Amino acid sequence: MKITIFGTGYVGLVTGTCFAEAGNDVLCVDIDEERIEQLNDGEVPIYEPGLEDMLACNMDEGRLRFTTDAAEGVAHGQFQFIAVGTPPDEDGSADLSHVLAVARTIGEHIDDYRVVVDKSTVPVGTADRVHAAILEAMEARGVDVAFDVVSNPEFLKEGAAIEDFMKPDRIIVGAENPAAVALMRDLYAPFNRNHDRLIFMDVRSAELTKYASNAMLATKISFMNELSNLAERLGADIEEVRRGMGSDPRIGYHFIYPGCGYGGSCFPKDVQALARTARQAHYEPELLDAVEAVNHRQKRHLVRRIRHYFEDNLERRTFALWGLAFKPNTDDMREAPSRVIMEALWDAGARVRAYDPEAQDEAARLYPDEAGLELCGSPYDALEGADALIICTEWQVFRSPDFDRMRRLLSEPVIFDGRNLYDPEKMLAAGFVYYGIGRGESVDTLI
Ligand SMILES: NC(=O)c1ccc[n+]([C@@H]2O[C@H](COP(=O)([O-])OP(=O)(O)OC[C@H]3O[C@@H](n4cnc5c(N)ncnc54)[C@H](O)[C@@H]3O)[C@@H](O)[C@H]2O)c1
Ligand SMILES: O=c1ccn([C@@H]2O[C@H](COP(=O)(O)OP(=O)(O)O[C@H]3O[C@H](CO)[C@@H](O)[C@H](O)[C@H]3O)[C@@H](O)[C@H]2O)c(=O)[nH]1
Repeated sequence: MKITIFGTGYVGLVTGTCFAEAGNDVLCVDIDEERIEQLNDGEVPIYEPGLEDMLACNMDEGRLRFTTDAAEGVAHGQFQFIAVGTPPDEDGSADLSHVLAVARTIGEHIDDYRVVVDKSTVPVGTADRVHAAILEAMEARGVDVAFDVVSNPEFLKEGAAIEDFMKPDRIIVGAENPAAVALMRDLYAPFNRNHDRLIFMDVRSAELTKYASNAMLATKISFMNELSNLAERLGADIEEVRRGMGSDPRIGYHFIYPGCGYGGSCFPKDVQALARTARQAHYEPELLDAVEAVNHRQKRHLVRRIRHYFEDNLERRTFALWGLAFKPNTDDMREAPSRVIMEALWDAGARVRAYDPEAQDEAARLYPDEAGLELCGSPYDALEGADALIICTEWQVFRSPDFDRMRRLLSEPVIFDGRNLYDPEKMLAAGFVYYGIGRGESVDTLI
């Protein structure tokens, strides 16, 4: 099948590459010339495990191509995927300008039946706006070509994106026209072999399913973070509580890890956008607001602990920080808790020696002139002479480090662990002052 993908970010690149891997003829379009040039040279602009090899292999086989030529893109694919960004606007609502720009482009060039598939995360009603934008551009040209607009939200997780796309839990398709339903079923047949993972529904329900899923997951995390703060005050250990709760299959073990807050390009913006949608529909989203507020507070939790420990004087102190990315196995630092923590430390006059296996280039790009940031060659380099270690991301390499070496390198053996990687009792026995999240040590005077 011939497929065009608009947008070569995390979603567009993974979608395009995986469809090509299934034997389709895929053309990816982006307005970012530098990015397309890089991709045509075989360079992958993001870190996503498995992507580079799969992309190279499909480019070699001629099934995957990249261009900035939107007209060529519209001419190519019977399926026109929209996978461009929908960043938050100032009021928290989703900025649809990129999505609607692609819709207009399709309307300007369409000359045969097309299924326009919206893969970007967009508020309920966006498919209608995409439809109207295509129609308007077609009418301006005086042409009338049949097309369908379908909602097909994406559920991949960064760091596991290829696996999530190739073996999805479910494929949600919102489509009204039976012809478009049939085409979408054929398109996804290779990813739908053992159980039927395709769930068809009306377009608006599909659009809402995406926000509902992300908001539910974010709610689980904020709930656990709220409980972790309570556990600290009550002298309980949230890790024991988590194990106890997770063993109930109605609750489950997934997404109940307390930490230094959720980040990334999706949960923060999608919770806010859904709350905004609710307000526009004259509904007060009390739970969603609380999920967001708890997360905002949680990202500052370790900073309060650190301030408390150092008696509110961080001037000229140096902190080692492990993990810049918002989660392991990605180089993405969008909304990462590490950023909130580093920025607060810099504001207080401290310096940060940071290490991340993949996100250091991104940190250098985000903070080019920050004198308080030093990017280090290894986790141990970062510790040299630091007053304490702060852990923001649970990369595998941080799970079983050489604690003796760490103690020797740190000028004070103090660890603020935002991901509960270690056993507090063992850390105490190893001579560390160790603070996790929700583990029976309260700094409630400061919270
Ligand atoms: N990142 C994720 O893990 C993830 C997962 C599921 C859904 N989503 C959703 O998918 C969408 C895309 O997310 P992303 O993280 O891939 O975004 P991204 O910011 O990484 O990439 C978006 C790309 O679209 C390109 N673009 C913008 N306007 C364009 C246009 N008119 N024509 C062609 N290309 C254009 C940009 O240059 C950029 O390369 C968002 O709505 C997001 O919420 C993201
Ligand atoms: O128990 C948990 C699980 C996750 N997190 C944090 O939550 C954030 C998001 O993690 P994750 O969901 O694994 O990553 P994303 O790549 O942002 O994926 C989410 O957002 C995507 C974009 O919409 C969706 O497609 C995915 O289904 C959804 O999981 C990260 O900061 C994690 O550290 C926790 O704090 N505790």
